[in-house]
Amino acid sequence: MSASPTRVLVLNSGSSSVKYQLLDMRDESRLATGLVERIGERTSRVEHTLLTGAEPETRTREGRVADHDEALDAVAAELSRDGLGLDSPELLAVGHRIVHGGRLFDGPTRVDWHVEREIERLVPVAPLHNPAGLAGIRTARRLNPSLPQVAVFDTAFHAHMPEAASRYALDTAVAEAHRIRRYGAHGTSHAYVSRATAELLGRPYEETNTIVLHLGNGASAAAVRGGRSVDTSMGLTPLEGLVMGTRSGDIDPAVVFHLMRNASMSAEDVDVLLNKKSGLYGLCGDNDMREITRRADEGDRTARLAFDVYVHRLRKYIGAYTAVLGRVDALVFTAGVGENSALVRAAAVEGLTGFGLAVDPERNAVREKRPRVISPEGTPVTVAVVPTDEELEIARQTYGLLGEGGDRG
Ligand SMILES: Nc1ncnc2c1ncn2[C@@H]1O[C@H](COP(=O)(O)OP(=O)(O)O)[C@@H](O)[C@H]1O
Ligand SMILES: CC(=O)OP(=O)(O)O
Ligand SMILES: [Mg+2]
Repeated sequence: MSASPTRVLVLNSGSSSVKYQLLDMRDESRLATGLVERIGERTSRVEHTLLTGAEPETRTREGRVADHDEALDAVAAELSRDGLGLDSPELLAVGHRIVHGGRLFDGPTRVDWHVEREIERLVPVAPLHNPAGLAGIRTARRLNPSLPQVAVFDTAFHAHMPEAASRYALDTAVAEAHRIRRYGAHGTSHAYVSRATAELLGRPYEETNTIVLHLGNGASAAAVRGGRSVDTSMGLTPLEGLVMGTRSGDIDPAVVFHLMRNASMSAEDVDVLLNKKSGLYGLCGDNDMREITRRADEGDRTARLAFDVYVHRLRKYIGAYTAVLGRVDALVFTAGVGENSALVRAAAVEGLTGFGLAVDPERNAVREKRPRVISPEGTPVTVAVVPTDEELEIARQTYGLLGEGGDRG
């Protein structure tokens, strides 16, 4: 008997981490999950969990992982140790998170040389992310050249935003010649979370208006009307919008030429400053919200200010997207900070009862990895925490393209 393969390996390559999951798409069960984090730093960490036995079995290893190529080799080696390597016949495909898909891609896409070349061409507009995605594609191909690979783009969910939201007020000829518009990112997460929120509310997705706040290392907000992204805070690159771990988010563009003219900084210097040395880290020297809230709690004024700037920006976007949507059914928090920081959630909506927003302190304090409502009974807008699962969404889209019933790319 030779059944068709039903397993999908998902590689979610972030700027300094690789998260992965191996799923069997017949029932969406997880066979293995893991994470390589702090890639390129002095001590990286590889954590691999096998889920096929009665109890989960976790192996953890510390040591330097120099770059994404090494990280992906480590992932493949962990999977092989469990007999789940990239050469196993049950494996249907690898699904990759690719942050920037530019103008060409608005859905999951089978990777061929043309797609790969396009992802490479877009490196300048996702310099922290697209190279990591490419490393995943190349490693998978090296280990199993005949295995199908699918790219799932962060930008896809935002590809059809109204032009009023996607266009910059720039000279049209310049914008068109250089393909400058707002592409957004984190779309796989915004799509998954907005749908899961409609399910939590028991409403049809097509009739639900949601503001999604994806607050991880990178952070973005999205206004989702009836299952469609109508605005999002990231722009041409994942630098615009909210305050992030190390990225500035919105600033006056004149800051860039001011620094170039008056501080002898090159374009490259300013790029590094805004992407890697700004945000929470630039404000207070830490980019981990756990550390910042701990310091602020001990009376550290710099950390307090970083927290306040972060929350102030968040509140501005909540106000803006309330206006964009007109009617908001749900405001939902997700990703590392959104799922875990009750303090950020409470501060984000404090005093916004005029917008129909409030959180119930007891509900907000609950720590659980499942979707839950944190607003009091009867408030006009439901405030919720919905854990994101980019890997599951990528696996679904990959299987949808290639698996039973799919068109095999
Ligand atoms: N308990 C917590 N309280 C506050 N922040 C947290 C907590 N746990 C994780 N975080 C934050 O989540 C961030 C990582 O989020 P994550 O969604 O995993 O990001 P990414 O996918 O961009 O790497 C960390 O930088 C940290 O600040
Ligand atoms: C697009 C982006 O910012 O992704 P991440 O949050 O994984 O860095
Ligand atoms: Mg992330």
